Order: sequence, then C-alpha cells, then structure tokens
Amino acid sequence: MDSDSDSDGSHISATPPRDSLPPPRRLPQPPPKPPSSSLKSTAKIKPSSHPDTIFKPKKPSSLKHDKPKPKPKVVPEPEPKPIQQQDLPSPVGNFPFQIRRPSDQPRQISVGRSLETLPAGFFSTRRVSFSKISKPSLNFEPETTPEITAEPKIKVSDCSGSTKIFNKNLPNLIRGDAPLPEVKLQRRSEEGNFVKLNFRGYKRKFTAKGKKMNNYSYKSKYFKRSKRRVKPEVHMGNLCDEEGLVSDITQHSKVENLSRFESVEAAISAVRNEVSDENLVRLLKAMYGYDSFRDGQLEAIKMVLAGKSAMLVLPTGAGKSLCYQIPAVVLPGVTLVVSPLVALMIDQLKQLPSMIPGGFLSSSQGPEEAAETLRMIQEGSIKVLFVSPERLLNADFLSIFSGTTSVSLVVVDEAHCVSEWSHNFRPSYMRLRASLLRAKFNAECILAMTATATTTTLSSVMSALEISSTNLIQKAQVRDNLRLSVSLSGNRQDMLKLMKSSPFLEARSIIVYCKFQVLAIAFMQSTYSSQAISNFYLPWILQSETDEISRYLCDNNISAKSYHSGMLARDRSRIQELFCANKIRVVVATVAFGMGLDKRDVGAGRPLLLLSTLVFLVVFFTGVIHYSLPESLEEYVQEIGRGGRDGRLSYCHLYFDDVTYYKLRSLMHSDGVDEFSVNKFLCQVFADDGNSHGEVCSLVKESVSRKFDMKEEVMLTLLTHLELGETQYLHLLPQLNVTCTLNFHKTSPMSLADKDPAVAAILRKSEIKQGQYVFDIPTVANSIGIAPSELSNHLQDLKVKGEITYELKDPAFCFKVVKFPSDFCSLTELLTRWLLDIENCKVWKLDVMYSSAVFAVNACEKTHDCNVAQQTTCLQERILDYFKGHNNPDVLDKMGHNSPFLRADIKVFLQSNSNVKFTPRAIARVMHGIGSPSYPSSTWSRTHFWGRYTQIDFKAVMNAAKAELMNFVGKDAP
Ligand SMILES: Nc1ncnc2c1ncn2[C@@H]1O[C@H](COP(=O)(O)OP(=O)(O)OP(=O)(O)O)[C@@H](O)[C@H]1O
Repeated sequence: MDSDSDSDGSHISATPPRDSLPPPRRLPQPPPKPPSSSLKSTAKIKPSSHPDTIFKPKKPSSLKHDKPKPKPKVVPEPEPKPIQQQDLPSPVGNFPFQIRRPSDQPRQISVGRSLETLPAGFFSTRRVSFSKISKPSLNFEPETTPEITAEPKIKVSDCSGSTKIFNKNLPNLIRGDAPLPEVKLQRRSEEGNFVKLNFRGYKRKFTAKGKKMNNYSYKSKYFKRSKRRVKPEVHMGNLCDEEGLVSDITQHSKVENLSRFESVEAAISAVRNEVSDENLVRLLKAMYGYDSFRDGQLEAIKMVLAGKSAMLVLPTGAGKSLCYQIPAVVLPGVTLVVSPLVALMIDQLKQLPSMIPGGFLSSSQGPEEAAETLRMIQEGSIKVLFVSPERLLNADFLSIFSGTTSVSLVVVDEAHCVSEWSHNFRPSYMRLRASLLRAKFNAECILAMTATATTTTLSSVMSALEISSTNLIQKAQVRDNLRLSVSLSGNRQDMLKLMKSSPFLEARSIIVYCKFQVLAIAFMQSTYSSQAISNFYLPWILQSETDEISRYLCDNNISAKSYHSGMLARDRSRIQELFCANKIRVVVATVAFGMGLDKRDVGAGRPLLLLSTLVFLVVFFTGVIHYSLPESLEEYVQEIGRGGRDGRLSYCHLYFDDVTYYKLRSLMHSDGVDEFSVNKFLCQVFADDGNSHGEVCSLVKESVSRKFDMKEEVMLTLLTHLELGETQYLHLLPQLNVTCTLNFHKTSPMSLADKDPAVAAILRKSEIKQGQYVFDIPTVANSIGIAPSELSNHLQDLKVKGEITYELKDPAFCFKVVKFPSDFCSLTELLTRWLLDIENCKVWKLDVMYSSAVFAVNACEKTHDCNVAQQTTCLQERILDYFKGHNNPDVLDKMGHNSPFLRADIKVFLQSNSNVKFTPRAIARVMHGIGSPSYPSSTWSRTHFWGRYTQIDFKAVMNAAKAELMNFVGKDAP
C-alpha cells in the first residue's frame, strides 16, 4: 500500500478492427439505471463457479464456416498459460457483505478553537533569496543546527547528474518558524496571464537606480540581469520560471515585502477575530491581490472556518485551491491535502502562495527527503502537506500525529476518486473514510473538492466522508467562458483545417487531446530497436497517436509537441514547462497532460494588427481540441477546463467518430472479471484455511494477475473491499518486493546462522539456485515471528557490514488475514456483481458522452439556437443535466447485438487454439481486441479475429462464446 498511484489513465488501445460490419442501427434506449450497490445484498447463492468454467475446446470433427476468410493471413501462435482449476470450498451459511458505514458522528468543532494563532514568528518578515537552478529536482539536506536562522541547504541535481548545494530557502518548503520569503506582488486578476512580461518588476528596479537598495546594489547580479533584454517571466507557482528554474523572487524591496506581510498578518488576525466577508476579502487581497472571491469560494471558506466539513463542486479552474489555502493560514494546525497523483501534488505545491510553507510526501521521494519532510511537519514548519492516500494511512506517517502535531483540516482533492461510480475511481481512495480520518488524525474538518461528479458520485463521496447534504456547495460544472462545438470526423485533415482557420489560427496555445496508441510500420521508425521489432514478428509497432498527430502538424507548418505517458518524466515536465512559457504553441497529449496545469492563458490570442482600423487588438481565446472522443462527460469537462482559466473565452472543439467509440467501448470491458476468477482469487487470498491468522501473506502481483486474468488494480480493489467491507477479513500492509536472492560473502552461511537466527531461518526456507539463496521474505519473517520490514532492515544491516549482497524482486500485495470467510460463494457473488456494476457504469458513461456528441451534431440545431460551429448552449444543458442526474439523457444504442458470422468465427477460433483454455470473457476480449493479463495483446493480436467484433455488444459476444464453448465441452457454461 505504499506506492502511490500515479497513472495517468491514458490508454493502450485495441488495434482497429480489420473488417467493418454494416453500420448497426440506432435504437432508443430506456433511461440508464443508476448502478445498483449490490454490496448490501445478503442473498444466498449457489456456488459461484463451476469447475467447468474454463473450457478446453475439443477439436470438432468437421467445421463449416461460410464466411469468406479475411485477407491478411496471420497464423496465430498463442502461448497463453492455462489457468489451473482448484476445488472450491463448500458454502457454509449466509454471508452478508456491506461497505462499512462509519458509525462515528461528525465531531462538533468550534470556530473559536479553529482560529487559534499560528506559531510565533510564523509570519515574521525576513528576506529569503532564491537562485536559478538548472533543474527543478530539489532535495533538502537535514540542517545541522535547529536554529531558526539556519537556512536549509538545497541540493540541486541538474540533467548532467551533477549536484549543487545552495544555501537558499524555497518558498514552499521553508520552516514555519523561519521568516517569510519575499514575494513578488503579482496581481493575479482575471486579466492576469500565467505567463507575463514582467515590465513592472524590471521598471521598479530601474527607478531604484542610484538609490541604495535594501539587498542588492545595482552592481549586484540582479541589477546586471535587469539590463538584459526583457524576457518573459513565468510564474509556475513559486518555483519555476520558463527554464524550469527556481525564480529569483528577491527583486522587490524589503520595505514592500514588510508591508505586504504586515498586511497579511493583520488580515489573518482580523479573520481570527471575526470571520466576516469583509475580513476575508481583505485577506484575499493581501495574500493574492484579488479584489473579490469567485462564486462558491467565500461560502466554502466560511464553512471550513466554522469547523464544518464541506463538499465543494466547482468547475475546473474556478479556484478550489484557494478554498483550503486561506483556511490553512488561519487555522492553527496542519492542513493535509490528499491528492491522487504525484505530478498533481508537485504542481499544487508550486502554486502555493509563498507565505504558506508546504511540503509533499510521495513514493517518488527518497527516504532522506521523506524523513526530512516528516521532521519538518513535527517541528511545525509545514502548514500544508500534500500526501497520497497510500501515505496518509501509513504507520510512520500516522505516528507523527500522535504527539503535539495537530491536523486542522483534511482536504480530499479530486474527491470523486472515492466513489466507484466516478470516472476515476481509485482503490486507495476507498480507504478515506471520515471515521478513519477522525480516528487517526483527530481532524476537525474535512473539505472534499471536485470539479466533476454526478449526483450518484457525490452521494457516495459524502456518505464516506460523512458530509451533511446541507454542506454541499455546488456550482455549474462548466464555466460559461467555454465555447463548445462538435463535429463528426476522426480525420486529421479536418483538424488541420480547423487549426488553420479562425479562431484557432489566432490561439496562442492549444492542447489537442488524443487517446490511443496506433499501429505504425516499424521499419519506418528508426527509433525502434530491432529487438522490439523482432518481438512483434510483424513490421508493425505501437506508438502513441500523439506522436503521429504532432508529426503531422509539424509537417504542415504547425509547430507541435507530443506528450504521453510513455515518455520519460523529465521530457514530460520539460514540455509542460515550455508550454507554460509559451515556447510551444501546440501540445498533442493524452489525458496525462494538464492535470494540475494552471496555465491561465491556454490559447490566449496573439496580438492582431487590424489594418483596416489601424489599431492593435489583442484577441484572447483558448484552444482545446479533442481529436478522440473522451470516455465520459466528466473527462470531457476536465479537459476543456484546461482552457480559459483566466476567465477569457476558450474555444473547445470535439471530434468524434464511430470507430473511436467502438474502440473505447471495448476498452470499457478491460477491467471486468468473471465470478470464476473472483472465486479463485478469494481461494488464493484465504489459502491457508484460517491457519495463517496473524501471519503476513503475500500475493505476487504479476503471477497472480496472470493466473486469474485479473488486472492489478482490480486485485487491489477486491483486497481493499475485504479490508473495509461490513466484515473485515484482512488487514492490508505496505506492498513489498517479496522474492530475495542472496549471496554470502565474508562469513560462511552456517557460521553466520549460528549467530543470527534470521540467517538460520533464511537457510531453512531457501532454495539454492546457482549457488544463490532464494527465499520469500514474508515466509522467513513469519517463521521467526518478525515483520517483513524488520527482516528487510536486518538484511540491509548485514549488507552494510559486507556479510551479504541481495536483490529483491516480485512486487506483492501483503496482508494479514483477520477473519476467514464462512461463505465463499456468497462473498464471491456479491463482489462479482459489484465489479460488474462498475463495468456497466463505465460503459454507460461512454454511451452518454457519445450520445451527447451525436445530439450536438444532429439535433441541437433544431431544438436550440446553436449553429454548426457552436453548440455551447445545448451541450452545457446536457452536461448540467447529466451531473445533476435530471432527465438523464437518452442514450443511443449504437451497438449491434448479433452477427451471422459471430458463432462460426468463434468456432474457427476455438478450433485453431484447441490447446488453450478459454472463458467466454477471454474469447470476447479477443474478438473485441482487448488484451488482458492471461491473454496479452502481444500474443493474441496476431490472430485475425482480434478486434473483429468491436461493433457487437461485448455481452452478446460473451454469450455467443459461452454457447460455442458449451458445444465444445458439452457441459453447461457458467
Ligand atoms: N477569487 C479569485 N479571483 C481571481 N483569480 C482567482 C481567484 N481564485 C482563484 N483564482 C485563480 O484561478 C486559477 C485557477 O485556480 P485553481 O488552480 O485553484 O483552480 P481549481 O478549481 O483548483 O482547478 P482544477 O480543478 O483544474 O485543479 C488560479 O490561477 C487562481 O489563482
């Protein structure tokens, strides 16, 4: 549970279908049903999986197949591993399984308590200077003396790998008792751009010429710099400028900063005395330079300051961060912000105002860095801490809050991730329950924030976090400065035309969102190694669609860069920085791009000289283009929300086409699992029949995933349920690499074992392979009654002494069994049904997205006053209805439900793979072109049936596969 989830959600796509079927008819579909929460069911069921669930097809004596053979002759050479059958435990009694509802009532928190003062000296004024650093990779070295005056050293690694140490403070990692850094008073108004020409700052320096400046004479480095040509200065939060460098923010006079911080301190004291609108506006002005709050902000801040937990739903870019930043400076304790992605945490940390000392904890940090952050929290030097959900409930982290360190506010950012009915459900977020947060942190208040949540999602989040329905602050989820348009096309020529015409022609920055990986001919790609090519056998290779599109745009004189999850993190952040600095105009990206991006002028127009009137006009607008259909209206709203964050117009065009829709619809089934697999998984989890109580068990992710054809995320979801359900069956522990390969060096193994019981246990439990001792860490740890982490530490000690060397591999989920289930079958059925509901919910979300796009193109002109280029009104209405759950939109039934060739093709497929075991789902996945752990696309995409039936509903294909399998084995299929 220790590794932070940091996936970007971008997809590896199915390859396109090779045959196209006649276009399926469109049928009206009854309004979608909200997903049923089946976990409450206590129904008794028959044994969930029959031993014959997996079929091994027999070779039919004769096989008729009247469908013409597809042209490309590809001989399938599958090598999947057969899944082993295991006997099921017999059902014993009824077994209820429910999500645990926290029983604790929200604590009453008084305003008085929440408005205690900050630590003394917290807002003292002291100048801190910043230097340019060649790369934003920062590590803090522990300070030698705990004096307030000591400035932490910043270790900076540049790309060449060299490290420099600076005696400088960072604005967001300064000690709480240290002085406030000087801040550039940048008025962030509606008109402000994220990237600004800082004429003001330079001018001020020039006017100071001749006077003795507080910290810099005009012979100083800064003054020399000011004589240079004025360059655009980027405010990527407080840390980075256009080169990704730490900004020098010492360019303002001390006097100015003094008055600024005096005014911030005075404003904070005023709010502490009285939480009035007037005082809060004063604080807003002092901290950010803004004149007024945006819709929803004031309400949320007041609610939090009154100690009431709140659910805040504001559109992307509406200013949610400010709703916890202001309370953070007013409240006495630490504000914990739970964030789903490391990249998001870093971006949010950068964007903290400089008077709020912040930090973050994630798996991307080294142990020293994490330890330093923990130390700083303990000594009160961090006011806002960004943390992943995995870290939040980690024992080391929790121990900090058992002492004097108090938590005033827990912020759950992207709170929709808590709900399985959201578009972005994270198993680790399931652990965030109010009862747990209160028990562990004694948190006075929880603020849940999201930009995109349907009513169903909201109610499940609010119930998990125990937020009263009266404390829901919800504003329209689409900003009205977004101009929305849709057209039916999936071709890049159309997109090029769009980008070369107004308004996109004038946009300064454009994001083009893509989704898939595409097939490209390998021999044309010099970048791919011959090894990679030979692995595929065919001269095809997958590459990101973003690469292909950006190359196409560049070939057509539009400078563009590709951004996708397959790139190195360093390259990705470089592109983001250059984009923020307006050095890249167009980024062609997957959904990974833009999370946490606060480029206020995405698409702000370039100055146009209108010759007719002989005046300069600056036309500001944004460009966000969806080259592929998003998976849900939530995703669409998130992505268009990257534009127009400065309040100016933003143009958002969506392309959609049926092929993309079919591909996405297939992918919606890639997480699904059968009852059979769930049952087998449970058997594995509780393999020791209750004898393993108290012992640490582990499941090696990769092998178990392949064995049960279940993705790692799905396994984690199931395990988390087994921990947090109505009955707690297990207790999840941090994930570990469990297989250890060890060599002895100094002392002989036997002599060392005589002195060291851990080594003796290792010798007992190891297999010797090529002279090396190979053993399972939890097994050895259990045998001597210590925790696996203790054993790991002990091994590390022996390594330091030169006794051993070792390597660890096989990441595994670790847990302790708390209770052995009495009825496996009921539990299996309930979990399976729940996973199925989640799968159906995803499909439904995609269908709504597609139907909305079709509606915008076909119907909105008739019903609304929209024109072809602008369907804002009707799309906004549909989006709002969707989020509110009102008159859920008609969803088109675009999928075919049968095909005359389907069963015959399945027969041929089974015949040609008669040595392989299949489930109906596995066959349906091949027919839909989706890889899975046991049937990977690298193997199975070679069959010519791969992705042939994407236009037929997945369940219909599964049913046909089941029927064919029954013919082959002559038994009832599951
Ligand atoms: N009251 C305000 N007046 C003017 N600008 C504001 C105000 N509040 C916030 N902003 C600015 O709006 C921008 C977006 O704010 P923020 O990043 O908090 O949005 P968000 O709602 O968290 O967006 P997302 O959901 O995309 O993360 C920031 O640049 C912020 O400084």
